[in-house]
Amino acid sequence: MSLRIGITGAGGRMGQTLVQALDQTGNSMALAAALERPGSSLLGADAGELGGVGANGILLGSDVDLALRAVDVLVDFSSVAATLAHVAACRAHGKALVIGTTGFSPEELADIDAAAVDIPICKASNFSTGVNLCFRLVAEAARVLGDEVDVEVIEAHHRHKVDAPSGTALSLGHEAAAALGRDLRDDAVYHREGQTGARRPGSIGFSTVRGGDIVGDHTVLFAGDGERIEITHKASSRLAFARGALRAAAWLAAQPPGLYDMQDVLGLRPKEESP
Ligand SMILES: NC(=O)C1=CN([C@@H]2O[C@H](COP(=O)(O)OP(=O)(O)OC[C@H]3O[C@@H](n4cnc5c(N)ncnc54)[C@H](OP(=O)(O)O)[C@@H]3O)[C@@H](O)[C@H]2O)C=CC1
Ligand SMILES: O=C(O)C1=N[C@H](C(=O)O)C[C@H](O)C1
Repeated sequence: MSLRIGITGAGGRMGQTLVQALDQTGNSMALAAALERPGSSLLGADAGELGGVGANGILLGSDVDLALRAVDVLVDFSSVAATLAHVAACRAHGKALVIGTTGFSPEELADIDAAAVDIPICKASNFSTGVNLCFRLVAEAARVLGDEVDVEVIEAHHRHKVDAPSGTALSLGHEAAAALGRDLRDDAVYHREGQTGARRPGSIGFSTVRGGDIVGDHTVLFAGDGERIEITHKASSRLAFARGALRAAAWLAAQPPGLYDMQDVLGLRPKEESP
């Protein structure tokens, strides 16, 4: 039997791409519900037509309880407020949840942690395989290069993105900081303007570019004396994220309650971090 997938934000950029990716999975998965914001002009539209894969009879709705009764796993790339509401709904219904939304505050992340006591949740700032490999490469580079180099994270996204730095940039910064035995909360520098003074040793700087239709570029720069290394990932299609999220959904359906990420799905989590 096909795994029944629900998609939230089904009319959005990632929602439509998820519908396309799902259409390519054959019989292993099926779209069972598509959710949009209450009051959205897209309510009642056919999710397949919106996603450009032809009508599939799944109409966009806003009744979360009705949708959750029809699905095995909910895949949520929407907004912070919507995702937090979906976390509570999935917890009440005992349904697994894949979260791609970024931009949560520490308090909001704690709410997600708490829900994962009762349901399986896979949350990742980036579901592409390439970026998840870069997380490991960045950690290894930071370990080898140590405090000899300055670490800077540079990211670029489309003009519609509402959070900064990107979730992926923060994860890359966290990987570098953790590998250096530091804490990103102490070391991150998000703004530089005017008479900043010389670079603070050990700081991890973030630079954000927003424009056009850039899908998502990330570079971690390790700048030393006489040489520098750059680890770069460039996404050219949202299908890279959508396929990863569906892979996570299939994996998550067989997991007990807990909070997972794409490193778990891909088997990339370093042994020292495994439970
Ligand atoms: N982890 C990853 O790999 C990736 C994460 N992302 C993240 O995913 C999120 C969405 O990105 P993107 O698709 O570009 O954004 P979009 O704005 O294109 O899509 C979000 C969709 O969610 C809808 N929405 C808002 N509220 C609700 C609600 N209560 N119920 C259901 N749907 C709702 C929005 O509707 P409306 O416009 O009417 O408000 C919109 O259609 C962002 O946080 C982004 O950072 C993106 C790509 C990859
Ligand atoms: O909003 C986006 O588009 C993306 N958001 C994610 C993030 O914040 O890192 C992932 C990807 O880069 C695209």
